[in-house]
Amino acid sequence: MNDEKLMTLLHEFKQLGATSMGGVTRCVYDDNWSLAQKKYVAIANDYGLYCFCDKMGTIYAATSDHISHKPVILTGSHMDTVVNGGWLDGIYGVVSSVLAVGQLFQKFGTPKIPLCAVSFSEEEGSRFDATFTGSRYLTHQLDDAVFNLKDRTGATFNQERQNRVTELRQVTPIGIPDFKIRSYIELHIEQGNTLDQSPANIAVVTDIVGQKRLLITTKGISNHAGTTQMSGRVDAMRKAVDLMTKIYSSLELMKGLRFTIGKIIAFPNVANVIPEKVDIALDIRHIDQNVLDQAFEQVTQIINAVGATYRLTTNVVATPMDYQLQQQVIRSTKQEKLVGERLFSGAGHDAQVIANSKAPSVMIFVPSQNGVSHVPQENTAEFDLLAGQRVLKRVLYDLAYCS
Ligand SMILES: NC(=O)NC(NC(N)=O)C(=O)[O-]
Ligand SMILES: [Zn+2]
Ligand SMILES: [Zn+2]
Repeated sequence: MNDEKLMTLLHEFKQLGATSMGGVTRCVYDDNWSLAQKKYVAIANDYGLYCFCDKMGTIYAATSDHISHKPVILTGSHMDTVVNGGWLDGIYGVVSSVLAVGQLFQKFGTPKIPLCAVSFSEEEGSRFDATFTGSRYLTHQLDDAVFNLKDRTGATFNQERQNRVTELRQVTPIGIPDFKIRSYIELHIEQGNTLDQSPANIAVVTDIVGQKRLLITTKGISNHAGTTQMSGRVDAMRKAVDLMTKIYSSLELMKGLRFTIGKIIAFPNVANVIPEKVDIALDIRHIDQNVLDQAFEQVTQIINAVGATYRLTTNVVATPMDYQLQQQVIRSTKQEKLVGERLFSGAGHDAQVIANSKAPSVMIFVPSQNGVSHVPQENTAEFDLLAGQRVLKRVLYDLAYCS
């Protein structure tokens, strides 16, 4: 019955942003995002949980009405997706955690330590050039510049945020999340192929990679593609190509570094106009913060040498997960008669942001079939999805009812 509920809800949420290519696009503050956050409130209310929404549009669902200033056990993930992403990234942890908290509350009543499920407004950075805005707001790590950001259509973060929070106010009160986080537990798909190739069904995350994203800009002067001589041009694309070639040559030599140029936008982005500006998004990651810092140093030297500029849109350090909580996950995995292993995460997570605010945090991973994610083919076997949720529920029970 409970198992059926998880699968039914995951399929329902998949429809909120389903694309013609078989993926899901549910970016922060879009129509489907709003429907999904409202649906989350309805699910939480059904279990008698106490909901509120913060000024970013993050929803909290707790086992008691007044969690103000109390140390709570927080569990959840993010509601947004990348563009044409998979059906499980983020939402798997969001749905599993609210069901786990709701079902424990229904069965065992008020816990000794309050439990609170959370559906973070945004984590991916796929609409505005800022990431983890939900968990950064909660942990006082968000700087105000975010509110002035514009998406591709020119819509501002702040206006979109305000409109959606006003909508959410119709279904749940607005509040300030001023509780203390005693522990944070996030259930997520692995997104890589380690668990898929191992006999284990569950991984406890030991560390999360450090990640920096740069939005690099080259400048030129727009003019006619046919009448402007090659010799006299100031072409932002020519500079961008030169810059990217240098970045590839330099970073490819760094062992263990993962780097991606996944977004490039020319302005005005017209076939027969020389670009006056090119924006390039570069994402770099490493488990060793020193190597990441060194890669960043190299990239900024290249940027300066070609006369480009950049803005750092993501900057999270390599982060260890809490050791005690890791042990707790390992115990619960064994109690569920599942095989577990330890793993580091190459993906960034809200758990990392929360851990950096000094709150003990941990993650539970389930396998991703063929190690694919951020694409429509992203999938996890039903057995594994259910197993992950059982482990999460057991961890929450032990921490909230037995300590
Ligand atoms: N779990 C994720 O897919 N996270 C992603 N998003 C951020 N913000 O790190 C990423 O790119 O790794
Ligand atoms: Zn993701
Ligand atoms: Zn995610």
